[in-house]
Amino acid sequence: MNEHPVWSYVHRAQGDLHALSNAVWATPETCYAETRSAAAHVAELKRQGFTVTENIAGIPTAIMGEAGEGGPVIAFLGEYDALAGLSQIADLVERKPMEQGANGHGCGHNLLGSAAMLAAVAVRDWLRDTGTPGRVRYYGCPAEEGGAGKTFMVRDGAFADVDIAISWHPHSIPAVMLGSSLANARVDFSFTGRASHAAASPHLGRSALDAMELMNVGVNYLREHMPDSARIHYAIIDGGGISPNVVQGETKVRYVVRDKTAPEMLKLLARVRKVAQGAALMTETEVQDEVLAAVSNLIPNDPLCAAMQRNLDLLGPPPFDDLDRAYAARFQATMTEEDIATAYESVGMRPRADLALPDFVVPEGTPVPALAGSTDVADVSWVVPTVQLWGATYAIGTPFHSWQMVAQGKSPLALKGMTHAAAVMAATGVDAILDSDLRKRARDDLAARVGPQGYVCPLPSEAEPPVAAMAGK
Ligand SMILES: Nc1ccc(C(=O)N[C@@H](CCC(=O)O)C(=O)O)cc1
Repeated sequence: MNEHPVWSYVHRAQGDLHALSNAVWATPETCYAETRSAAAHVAELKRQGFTVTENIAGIPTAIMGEAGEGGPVIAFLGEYDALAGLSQIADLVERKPMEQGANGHGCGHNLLGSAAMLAAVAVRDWLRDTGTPGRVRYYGCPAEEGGAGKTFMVRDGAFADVDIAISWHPHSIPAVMLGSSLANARVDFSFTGRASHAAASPHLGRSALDAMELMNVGVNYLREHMPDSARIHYAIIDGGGISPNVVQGETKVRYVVRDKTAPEMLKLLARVRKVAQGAALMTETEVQDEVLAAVSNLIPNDPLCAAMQRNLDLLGPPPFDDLDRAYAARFQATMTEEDIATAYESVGMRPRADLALPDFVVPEGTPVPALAGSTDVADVSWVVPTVQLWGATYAIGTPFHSWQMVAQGKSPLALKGMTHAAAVMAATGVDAILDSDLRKRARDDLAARVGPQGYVCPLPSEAEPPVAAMAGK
């Protein structure tokens, strides 16, 4: 059998990290409120003998563990934030929350952080046993879902001395991530009017709710006149209260504005601001906005993608068995044909209907498309050569941010997929430690793509990590 020298270390350490993933699955916490999940990651890093730094960039749930000496610095990036409202009973093939309205790991970040740490532990053990100079780090990064934890960490210089960054994301088909992702900003628009009795003195009131509704309508018209690549969505944070007989004096709406690159996204944001100002003018209210978070577009790295592909090809698909396939088939039966087609298309492959779990890896040369969403890994990828894997941890077709993803999150198949992703990442890390030419080509590739202007942080300089604004949201 083809073997990479680090794989025996991955297999030896996997039990501890499966336990961490299951513990994090059971304490789902959202954006900047991941206190128990971060504490579990810190405890495991210490138990594994890593030197831990907490409170990175002033964020209580941002952590880092380091081991090894000298040599290059290889970083494995992890996440552990969950999503609101997705609580779900494990392994149950129907929608049923464990606790109504509670959080759930609907994007697989319980697996994401634990596999990244498993890769770090395996590389550390390999460094020690082979006496190779090199340092390995695990970065526990909070608030990927909308909080741009890594952008704030990058701005604080947390990755300044890192040579190579490696990460992954749970999915259903194993593939190297070749494409980019969308830049975005998350902006709160707050309208202030004047409250008044809606029947007795409506003429004295100035409605902040009218203003917010007009802004939303105006942006709906703006959508007709923006680039195809752009996306705008919003959520009402504060509709001004539940009393129709009060002219609503204060409201707040949160926008996400996305486009291919940060400069294009910021141009579109300026147009959204004009719509907000127009709405305020029409209603004689005031509007203020605050950028809570922002991320750039991902920069893929050809030499590192090729190195990761070699390891993925060497390893093959995860060793799923008949029980895993039967389990996955029951979940796949809850999905639509379109869900399944979307999973294949997201890794550049033609849909097929005959598989609940992959018995293949996406071959080199497949046009794996850009990520349709955004990720704060992007900002790391602007300052450090970065490579990522799509791991296979769920039935093919499992949608992101769905109850099905939560339900499968601690199944044997998810944990096998987690170990598999860790093995591909660890091997790529070891290759980067051993091969200074690979590191140089990765650096050159990044420099060529970034261009002379360098990285420009998409956050306004006054923005602070929105720990209080986002915690629990
Ligand atoms: N490999 C992935 C990375 C991120 C996501 C994702 O769904 N990200 C969210 C949050 C990203 C953000 O707002 O920064 C999104 O696009 O809405 C999905 C797959």
